[in-house]
Amino acid sequence: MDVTGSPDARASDRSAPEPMIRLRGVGKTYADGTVAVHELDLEVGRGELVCLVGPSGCGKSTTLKMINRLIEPTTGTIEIDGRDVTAQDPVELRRGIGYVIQQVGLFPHQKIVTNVMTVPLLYGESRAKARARAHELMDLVGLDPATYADRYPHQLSGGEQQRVGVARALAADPPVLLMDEPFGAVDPVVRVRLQDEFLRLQHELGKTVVLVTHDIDEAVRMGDRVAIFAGGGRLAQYASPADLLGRPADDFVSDFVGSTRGLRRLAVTPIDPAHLEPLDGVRTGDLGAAIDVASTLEEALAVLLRDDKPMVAVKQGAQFVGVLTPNGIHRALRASLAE
Ligand SMILES: Nc1ncnc2c1ncn2[C@@H]1O[C@H](COP(=O)(O)OP(=O)(O)OP(=O)(O)O)[C@@H](O)[C@H]1O
Repeated sequence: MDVTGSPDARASDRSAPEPMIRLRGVGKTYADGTVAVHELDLEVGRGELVCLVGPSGCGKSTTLKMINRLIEPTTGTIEIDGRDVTAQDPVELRRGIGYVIQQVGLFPHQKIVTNVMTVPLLYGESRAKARARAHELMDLVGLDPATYADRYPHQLSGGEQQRVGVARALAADPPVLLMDEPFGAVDPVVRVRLQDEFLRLQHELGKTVVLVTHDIDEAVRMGDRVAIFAGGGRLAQYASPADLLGRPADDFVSDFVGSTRGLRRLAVTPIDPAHLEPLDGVRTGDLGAAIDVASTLEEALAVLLRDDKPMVAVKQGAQFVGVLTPNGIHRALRASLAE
């Protein structure tokens, strides 16, 4: 199936980085005849974070597991960095691919540090080096080794265990990370915190990430691009969050992103200086707290509502560049569709 056929996909492809993962005509039919994935074409750019999202049973996990060969495709080819994965030794292949799952899969009778050391030890590091690496990784995911290294998995919260899972997946410094519902087992507040932490980490590390989720909010929040799957492993649309919310390819996508997609678009649409109004003549009492021009429309609206003001001042560095009103927000939202 060729999703580049839609104008949306073409538009987002133009800005996509050089492909790191490339699926061509990939299909999976299980032995009982279930078609889990149907002729999937998908490219993930180097350093890109792509979310696979869709209803239960639409083939997201199967797609992910075909990338690291936990499941063999029935048809098609998968390349990572230009090399066909089926031509590589699976163990060798998985060295370059971190894998994070919802159930975390920590060894319950081993300390946290030992859990994280497993991978470096497996690759022949000395115990001292593996321990040092484990401490470094724990720091990276925000778990102080002095507090957590000697604890056992059951002595950690779900969110902390999830961070250990991420640390372990990063242990071999793989260029590619596959994540299957990585934040699914924690409550919504912790989930948002883990998402933020991971985005910060990703910004620093620049891994190529494929993340499976059934949560559209998580997908548009995290993904540089989002692939929406429909039943039977059919790719319904592959586009940036702004494109997906602004121009759903069909009724299925439109329903899936929901009737509140307009609200969601606020969070993925930046302020456009063209829609600001001049500051001259504005009474200070009409202004909410100033926001930076790099903010999203959602942040601007949040300040308007919080401060209960008709407009918000927008700054670029120390300089005021104009004011944004609810009308301006509406115009910016509409204009983002016309781009
Ligand atoms: N070993 C198997 N044998 C037969 N069918 C299978 C097997 N594993 C998965 N399936 C079927 O393949 C389809 C896709 O499954 P998959 O786990 O990829 O979906 P998913 O989108 O990840 O779902 P979820 O969000 O519920 O985890 C489903 O219909 C599932 O029942």
